[in-house]
Amino acid sequence: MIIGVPKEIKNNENRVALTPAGVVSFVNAGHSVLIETNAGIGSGFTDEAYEKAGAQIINSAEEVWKKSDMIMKVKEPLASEYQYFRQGLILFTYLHLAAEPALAQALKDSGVIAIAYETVSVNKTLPLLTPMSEVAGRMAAQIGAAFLQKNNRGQGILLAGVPGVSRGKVTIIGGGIVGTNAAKMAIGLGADVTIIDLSADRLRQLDDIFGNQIKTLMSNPYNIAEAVAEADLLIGAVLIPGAKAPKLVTEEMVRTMKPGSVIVDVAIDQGGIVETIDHVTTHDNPTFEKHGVIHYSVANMPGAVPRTSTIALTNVTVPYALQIANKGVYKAIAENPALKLGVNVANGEITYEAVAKDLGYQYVTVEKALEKELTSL
Ligand SMILES: NC(=O)C1=CN([C@@H]2O[C@H](COP(=O)(O)OP(=O)(O)OC[C@H]3O[C@@H](n4cnc5c(N)ncnc54)[C@H](O)[C@@H]3O)[C@@H](O)[C@H]2O)C=CC1
Ligand SMILES: CC(=O)C(=O)O
Repeated sequence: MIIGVPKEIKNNENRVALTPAGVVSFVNAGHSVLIETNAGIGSGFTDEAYEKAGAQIINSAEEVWKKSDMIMKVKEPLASEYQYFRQGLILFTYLHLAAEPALAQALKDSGVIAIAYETVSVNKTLPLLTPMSEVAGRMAAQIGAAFLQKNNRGQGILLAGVPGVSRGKVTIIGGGIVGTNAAKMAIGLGADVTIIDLSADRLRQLDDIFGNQIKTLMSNPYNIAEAVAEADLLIGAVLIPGAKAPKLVTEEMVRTMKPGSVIVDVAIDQGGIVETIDHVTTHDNPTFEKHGVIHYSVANMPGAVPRTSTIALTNVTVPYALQIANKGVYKAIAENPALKLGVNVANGEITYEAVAKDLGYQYVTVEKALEKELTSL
């Protein structure tokens, strides 16, 4: 199979979908890898390193897309890339389609087989989302701490406090991977941390992990309103896989926050959980203010720490991509239920139920959408 890796074009997206080590794995298995020139440079991987690993360096994105059987990316394709979609092309990347209706339509119209990293699932865990959630969760606390500084238009508080002065309060809504990693960092910074989740079992696990270093609260509008009002830093970390994030923090709640408080809505890639966030921001211009509160809504946070993120991401994506290359996409999907759950669009159908429901499409199972291909295996 020919595997193509275009350079990422999203604002400040410096990650790349394959490292030279990944190239070696494909080449050793008998595949060809095309890397767009300078695709790895933001993560510290030169064209020479890729060539040494056995890849071919290609000068244009168009050529990479057109010559490849499978495109591996990090972020969802942007509108300028939709022209490269074609029937049967395999696209393996983050997609977040519930928040990207135009992309969903373009994938549907073109017949691409689109496998989303974020819905590949094993025993209710999301192995291809987890490392980036670890990165973004850890970043959320340090970014929030920085925007609380007066020179960044924040309240001017230090999360740790000092002897004789109260600690800053951090409220985290969603106690999964992002929430847990944000909590680790916030605790390390000395903050007073509250975690809210809908799952009583998850709250028990968090209590076992952190003991009295955190407070836990059940997710309901009453508890959320109280915890938001007292938060200096609010972190959004809720996920319902594939679906648009629920708006748990209303505009009324944001109005009760102190001027100069900070919201970091990590869940923005699925639409975000905060009503006052009406747009995605970029690393170039990451915040806006509403009701005196600083809002941060960057959808590719790990892109700012690309060396760490690229290695962490490719550690988990390459084994799945190798299965697709070695077996062919249909056999790989048929034999690996985790990968099958990653299929969001195939043969012009939306094959992930939550995406179909949120975007108003008819949901078609993977088995049905690929009936011909799977029965002829
Ligand atoms: N902005 C960015 O750059 C990045 C964003 N993310 C996003 O962060 C979000 C969270 O991801 P993970 O932590 O990996 O997900 P996860 O599945 O590990 O955790 C989600 C948590 O939300 C909880 N939850 C669900 N409904 C809830 C409700 N109504 N109230 C409170 N809690 C609720 C679940 O019980 C679960 O514990 C996702 O949207 C993910 O895509 C991840 C990485 C980077
Ligand atoms: C998860 C995701 O969207 C990201 O890492 O950018």
